[in-house]
Amino acid sequence: MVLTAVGQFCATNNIYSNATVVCDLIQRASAMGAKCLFLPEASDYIAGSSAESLELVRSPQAREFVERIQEAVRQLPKNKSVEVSVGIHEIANTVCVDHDKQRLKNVLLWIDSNGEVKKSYQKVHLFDVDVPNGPILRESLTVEPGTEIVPPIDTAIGKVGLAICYDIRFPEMAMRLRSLGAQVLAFPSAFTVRTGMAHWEVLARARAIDNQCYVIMPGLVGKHDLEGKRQSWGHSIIVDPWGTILAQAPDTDAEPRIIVADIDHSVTKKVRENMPLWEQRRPDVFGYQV
Ligand SMILES: O=C(O)CNC(=O)[C@H](CS)NC(=O)CCC(=O)C(=O)O
Repeated sequence: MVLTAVGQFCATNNIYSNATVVCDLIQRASAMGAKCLFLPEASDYIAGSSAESLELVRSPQAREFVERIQEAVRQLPKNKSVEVSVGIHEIANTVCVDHDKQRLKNVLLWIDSNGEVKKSYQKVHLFDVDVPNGPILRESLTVEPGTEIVPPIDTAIGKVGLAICYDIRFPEMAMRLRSLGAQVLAFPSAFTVRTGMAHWEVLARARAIDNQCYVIMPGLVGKHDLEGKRQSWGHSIIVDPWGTILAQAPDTDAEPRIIVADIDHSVTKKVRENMPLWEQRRPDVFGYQV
């Protein structure tokens, strides 16, 4: 059994203070004995507009954000080391559709216990939606979609499949990661309140049950700007391969928080043996292999 941690907080457009919060969460996870810490999507910043986002990604603070995390990891006592998964923005090599500014990439970085960036995954499914009585978001106006699945990576808690937020609504992504060997699926998120209220927990449990994997969903929480124009659902959650919720962050406030759970692959093994879904799939009927 290995302890894993999930960090939840409220990112703002102040990259420097977001980094301070994140570094503190890294120290707290380490002190609790966790071997991995999963942080939300867009932990570096939530901008007030897409124009601001295109500015912030170019700022020196954006580069320092990752360096400060790497430094925080390197300063941990050797026997208390932590691997960190963190969602950030990066500059893409392609330009926006409606003007010639370079687009963003919405990425998840996996930072190993030596503070090295071991893997990077670029969000494949972009959040372009009109939620009735809720937000209208057009991520693809400024963000370049990723085109590749990253094979699950070896970590202290087993083989982790990387995905981001809205990706969770595309079950074929989780299934592909499971087929490639994932034991744990990570979906760092910044869910809207409206959609989170309706779907968050169901999606987390469904992907865990479908794929017989641990599902880890760190979420940003609270009001990201003074007017509360943009608000995130929080409710960060860890679900086991049977669909049981092992830990969930409370929704009482937007304070930085850590939740933890033990990852126990004897559970994964038992669930998969007792109900061997992957041997029972019917590519002969559906015409494709997941
Ligand atoms: O904007 C940024 O800087 C960071 N990116 C996000 O917060 C993204 C795109 S707007 N949010 C989601 O994918 C929410 C998905 C969601 O809420 C759902 O699937 O219901």
